[in-house]
Amino acid sequence: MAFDWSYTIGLFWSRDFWNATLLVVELSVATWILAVVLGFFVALADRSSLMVVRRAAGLYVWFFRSLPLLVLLIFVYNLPQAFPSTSGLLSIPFVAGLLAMVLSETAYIAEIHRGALVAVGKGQYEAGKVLGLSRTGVQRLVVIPQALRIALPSLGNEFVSIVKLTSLVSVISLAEILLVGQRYYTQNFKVIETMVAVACYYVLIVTVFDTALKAFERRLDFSRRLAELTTEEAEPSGGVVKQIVDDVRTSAAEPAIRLEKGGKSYGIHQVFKDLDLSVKPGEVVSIIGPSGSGKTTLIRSLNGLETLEHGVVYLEEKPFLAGTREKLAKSIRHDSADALRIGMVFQNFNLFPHKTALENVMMGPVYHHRGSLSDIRKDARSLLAQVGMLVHENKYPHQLSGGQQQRVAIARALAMHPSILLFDEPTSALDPETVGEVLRIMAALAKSGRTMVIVTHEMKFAMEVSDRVIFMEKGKVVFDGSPSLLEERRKQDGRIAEFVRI
Ligand SMILES: Nc1ncnc2c1ncn2[C@@H]1O[C@H](COP(=O)(O)OP(=O)(O)OP(=O)(O)O)[C@@H](O)[C@H]1O
Repeated sequence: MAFDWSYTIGLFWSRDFWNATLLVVELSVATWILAVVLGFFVALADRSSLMVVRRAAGLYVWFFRSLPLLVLLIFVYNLPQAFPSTSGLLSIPFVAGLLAMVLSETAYIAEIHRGALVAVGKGQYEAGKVLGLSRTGVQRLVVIPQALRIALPSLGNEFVSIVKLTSLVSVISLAEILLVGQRYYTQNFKVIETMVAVACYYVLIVTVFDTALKAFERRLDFSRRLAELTTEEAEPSGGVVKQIVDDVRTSAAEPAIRLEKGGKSYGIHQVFKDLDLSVKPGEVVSIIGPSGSGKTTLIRSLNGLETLEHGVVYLEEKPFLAGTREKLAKSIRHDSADALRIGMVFQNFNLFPHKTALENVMMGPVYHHRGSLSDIRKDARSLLAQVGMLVHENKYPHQLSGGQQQRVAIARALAMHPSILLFDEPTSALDPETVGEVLRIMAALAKSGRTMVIVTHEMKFAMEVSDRVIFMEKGKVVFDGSPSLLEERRKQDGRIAEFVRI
């Protein structure tokens, strides 16, 4: 029997098929949107600090991924037999189909979100935290935009699967494309001709939505955006850092920040114990020492990125953080204004990759409503000019060199006008050629009177710019004094001489 082309072509004008196509689109879009949203919450629950929440999320994903959709569809559609009160809703095939598909797809999509959330590095959370963003703020402004971009190709793929899975809802008498086709060919026996039309309708839906999702993906992909240079001249340097420092300069006699009897272990490995550190306002303290001596852990304990077991951190003698085993811990109220007095620059910059240099610098002040948008923008541009990055203000981090990224990160830390700046090995991730450009900016900041604590391996820099150098080894302070005193000690102490080679 010859293939009946005219019959197949005629099916593209069939009202039944177009109604079924609309139904498939509605069911697929509704399933996808609901599953994307609910799946995100399941993925977040999977990362919860509460074990019961994590377990519940894990159980949900395990159960609904194990259950064939067909079984779930029949189960949900027949649920009113066991629970008659559900018949009002579940006897409507569209509702029953939607519910079954959302239950199943949420489990798959939660796994896609989970992978995307893991891919957003820890440094991004920490950068949000040091800017004083709340947990929801970090999710909304930092994590979700990045996770969505990472997940979007897989989510688009899942949409295609959902469109195809809608063919299963014919089992609960929902008049989708396959069921319409079956009704046609059981009357005229033109199975192949009808199925060609059925296939074309599915391909059409997938093609339209796939193209739209790919376009959306391209829009979100900041890595494809062209690098834009601002033609405007950078403001002359020298003004802004000075101006900000003048704002924070204080004559207070008490330490700007002080750690008392700090103790920290990772499992059985004790990093330090009973460690004291006190930094006066305007003082520049460099912490040096061999790898693994606890420098980074110490500096991260000062702003709460690491939780101490013992000890108290005081900000201008007001208790700010306390170790988990400290009695004082419970009575310390977390004051976000206090946290904002400490800025931090990370070894790996931790700029937000989905934001331009200017947006990175503006993020903290905008979040904390530190003035009108135009004032914040003006301030952020001045800071970028100060670090020589105004010309690159519209570039995304991946369009900048390491040194340039670190300069933007310094401007971002300064944007909250903190009174204390912490630097965790700010040049360790840089090429030797770009180290100098970052050190020059730090030296300018140091000269202008800001309180700075710097973990560094740059001995020459530490000796030149610091008021005090602390030499740490195996979690202990083995030297704490001025660079000139260290110079003296170097002549007598072989271990220090070995390490401090300038
Ligand atoms: N998250 C962690 N989990 C387990 N151990 C850790 C962790 N972070 C650091 N450590 C360990 O704590 C010790 C101190 O590490 P830390 O990074 O503070 O040293 P450091 O002096 O800054 O070293 P480097 O100069 O190489 O950065 C090291 O032995 C390290 O292996």
